[in-house]
Amino acid sequence: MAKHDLGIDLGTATFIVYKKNEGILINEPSVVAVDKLTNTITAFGNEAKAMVGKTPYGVEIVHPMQDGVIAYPSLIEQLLRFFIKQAKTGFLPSKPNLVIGIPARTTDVERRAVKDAAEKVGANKAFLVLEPIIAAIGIGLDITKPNGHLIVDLGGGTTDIAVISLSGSVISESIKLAGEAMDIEIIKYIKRKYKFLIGEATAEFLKKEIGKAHKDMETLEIEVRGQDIASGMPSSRLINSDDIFEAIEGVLNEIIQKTKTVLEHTPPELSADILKNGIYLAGGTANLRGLAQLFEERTGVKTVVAENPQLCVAQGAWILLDNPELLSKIAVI
Ligand SMILES: Nc1ncnc2c1ncn2[C@@H]1O[C@H](COP(=O)(O)OP(=O)(O)OP(=O)(O)O)[C@@H](O)[C@H]1O
Repeated sequence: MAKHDLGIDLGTATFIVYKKNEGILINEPSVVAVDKLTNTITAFGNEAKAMVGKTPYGVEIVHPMQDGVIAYPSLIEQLLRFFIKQAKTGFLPSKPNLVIGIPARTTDVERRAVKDAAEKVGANKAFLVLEPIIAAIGIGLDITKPNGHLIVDLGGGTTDIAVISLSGSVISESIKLAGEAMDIEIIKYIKRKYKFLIGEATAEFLKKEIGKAHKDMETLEIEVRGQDIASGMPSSRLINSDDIFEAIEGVLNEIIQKTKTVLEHTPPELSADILKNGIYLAGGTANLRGLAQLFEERTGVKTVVAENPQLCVAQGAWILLDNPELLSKIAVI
């Protein structure tokens, strides 16, 4: 492994690039602006996100990863090229190795396409690792032992639930419900209850600032701007944590239900391990206040939110770059 190797989290909501010995280089929304005529990326991350609703004719804002799959395979090569350029590894004599965390739902064809793209843009070797497994490594769990761990990775587009033992996923589920689905429910709830329109960025802001996943958490309130439906005029309104809780309760219930299904189908020996080890929550949505309490109450299993849950995949890549033996064992392609 060379010292300029890169770890890449190709997330639905966030792209994170980690460079060995330097740390996190990129941590930006997984959004790009594309010139429709040439199919080339003209803006990336925060810059592209700021362009939503303001693009000139011929420019489109797209999310290359959607619902945990690669929605725009033709852009992956350009993205990887961009990451390598940002990491300034191009002029070095040896090519970088890439460890890429990819959603568990991706098909073999998509994985092959990512690997081919990585090799085309000048990677020495590309190793693809499924997100729940790389997240478990990032949390610091020893996944090589015959000891079951349950990881729930709540991202932007998908929630991956996996029981991991002996370096592999024994049983897993993936649902297209996570942070972005919560934002949509918040928009609908506020429209229904207050006859007030807010955009996706405001809904996400509300979720992060005052959102809660458990009714017993403190109720906070905050004023946001939007549009009053009756008058059609710009206006502002106070929204509180109970509103957000009621809005996202349905999404939370489905995630908990899927987790319980995974637990029900887990072989008894591994169930016993999980009861001892607890459930680990990773991904940006694991930051939601009261989420661990909700999991504990509804599953009866102690639940821990990983430290820096949004960075678990990048941290996993970091650990794997120093552990080539484990990396070659768990890489899917
Ligand atoms: N403090 C917070 N409270 C609640 N949600 C949060 C918080 N911080 C970030 N999020 C949410 O986390 C989500 C992004 O998480 P993450 O970066 O792990 O997703 P991803 O890995 O890109 O997505 P996926 O795993 O679906 O591919 C967004 O929906 C964001 O709103």
